[in-house]
Amino acid sequence: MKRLDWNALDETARLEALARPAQSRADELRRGVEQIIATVREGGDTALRELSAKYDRCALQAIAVDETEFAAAEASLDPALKAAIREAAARIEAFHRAAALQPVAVDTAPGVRVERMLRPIGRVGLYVPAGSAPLPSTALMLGVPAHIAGCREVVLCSPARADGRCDEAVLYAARLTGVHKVFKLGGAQAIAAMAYGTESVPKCDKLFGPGNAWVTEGKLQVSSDPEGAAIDMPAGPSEVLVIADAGANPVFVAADLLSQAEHGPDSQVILLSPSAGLLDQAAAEVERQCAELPRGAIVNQALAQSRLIAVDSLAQAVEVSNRYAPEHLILQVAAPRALLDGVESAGSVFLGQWAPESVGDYCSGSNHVLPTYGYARSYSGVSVASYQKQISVQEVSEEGLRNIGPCTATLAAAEQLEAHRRAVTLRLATLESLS
Ligand SMILES: NC(=O)c1ccc[n+]([C@@H]2O[C@H](COP(=O)([O-])OP(=O)(O)OC[C@H]3O[C@@H](n4cnc5c(N)ncnc54)[C@H](O)[C@@H]3O)[C@@H](O)[C@H]2O)c1
Ligand SMILES: N[C@H](CO)Cc1c[nH]c[nH+]1
Ligand SMILES: [Zn+2]
Repeated sequence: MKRLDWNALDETARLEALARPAQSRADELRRGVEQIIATVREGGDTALRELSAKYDRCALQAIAVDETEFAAAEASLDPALKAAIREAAARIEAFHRAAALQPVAVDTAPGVRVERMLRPIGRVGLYVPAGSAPLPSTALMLGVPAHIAGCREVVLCSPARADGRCDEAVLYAARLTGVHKVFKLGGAQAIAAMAYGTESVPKCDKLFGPGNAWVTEGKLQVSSDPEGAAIDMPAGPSEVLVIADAGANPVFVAADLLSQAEHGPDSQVILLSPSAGLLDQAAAEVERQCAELPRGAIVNQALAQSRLIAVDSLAQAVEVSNRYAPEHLILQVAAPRALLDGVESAGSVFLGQWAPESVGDYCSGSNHVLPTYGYARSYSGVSVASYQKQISVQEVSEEGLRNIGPCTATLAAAEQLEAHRRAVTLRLATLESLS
């Protein structure tokens, strides 16, 4: 990991220090994804089979998972894994139910009631990655809030293995959360299928979930097409920023950095500390623990674009973190709550040495589908609200219109929108004539 001193850097070097791994093939990626989307729109299921053969090296017979496959998947899983999936689902559900938006009704003037009502988005499409590692936990993170919101139809895509089957634990988790249909599709072709529909895959209103560069680019492209689908957020390669003080345990700090570095070669991890000693120890620990990891080759690629940065104080560390807007922020300091008020941009925050990021990935109850690439500046992670529309309602009585009609008419006149003004004044005149 590259080592830097924040206070020795000029502005250009600071930008460089916090830059995400370059999407060096951005143009090629954009064009490649455009091509995949066009192919799926034109060729439907036939194109999906061809693309799966090309990119997932699997010969798909049926695109949809059938009942026999669901049953075989459930039967094949270790009971301990099924229990852990159910345990995680229960905590995710508990938190997401409690954090869900509630309907609101406010009398903003006598006779004027304004309400917010919530309606589920009709048909949603979930993407569960399985390229480098199948992620049943992501099926929980996407399926549980969709179920709580009450979406009419929940569709899920996840890439098939070379044997043409989906990961068994992904299927079990999908079923557990009430997903209606699962398709053995990955990459930008899965996104195109859910955004535009094919003979097998229904067209969805909104797409959710993380994925690699092809998936994320696919989501961005379909969301900018009015005929495509809305998306939750750009949730790309995983990242973590750790702020550690001199008393932090370097073994824990290194383990947390490595936990996100192992996601993929384009992941990025950053450690900020005012303690040179802690930076030294953590760097040595990263090297030592990395050698023990089965995904060491992936980790090493991620570490090549990761940073250890010396700062002059914990307050400066929080400033730098806000600037980076990490997907995950870990505060491994003696008094983490004291820093929390200063946190302005982060997908999810972990307080203290006993809160590894891994618990948020699986089963603390929070959602792990979070904005990456600095989007935490303006986006939030997936929640029940992501699956809902908020519709406002206003009920106005005679008294209410007498109260707020003049204000409306004045503002309409100022905007020179005469028809708007008259929609009020004609009614007020009628009320006058009746009284
Ligand atoms: N931000 C979050 O909330 C979050 C959560 C979980 C995972 N992640 C990230 O999701 C990503 C998962 O990526 P993954 O690769 O393991 O799985 P994936 O399912 O996202 O991607 C695999 C698919 O990519 C397509 N593909 C691969 N190479 C291609 C090529 N050359 N051209 C066109 N398509 C190609 C294939 O169709 C394949 O099915 C990781 O980067 C991980 O860090 C992010
Ligand atoms: N850390 C990932 C989100 O960036 C989520 C995940 C799933 N499984 C393990 N980790
Ligand atoms: Zn993770």
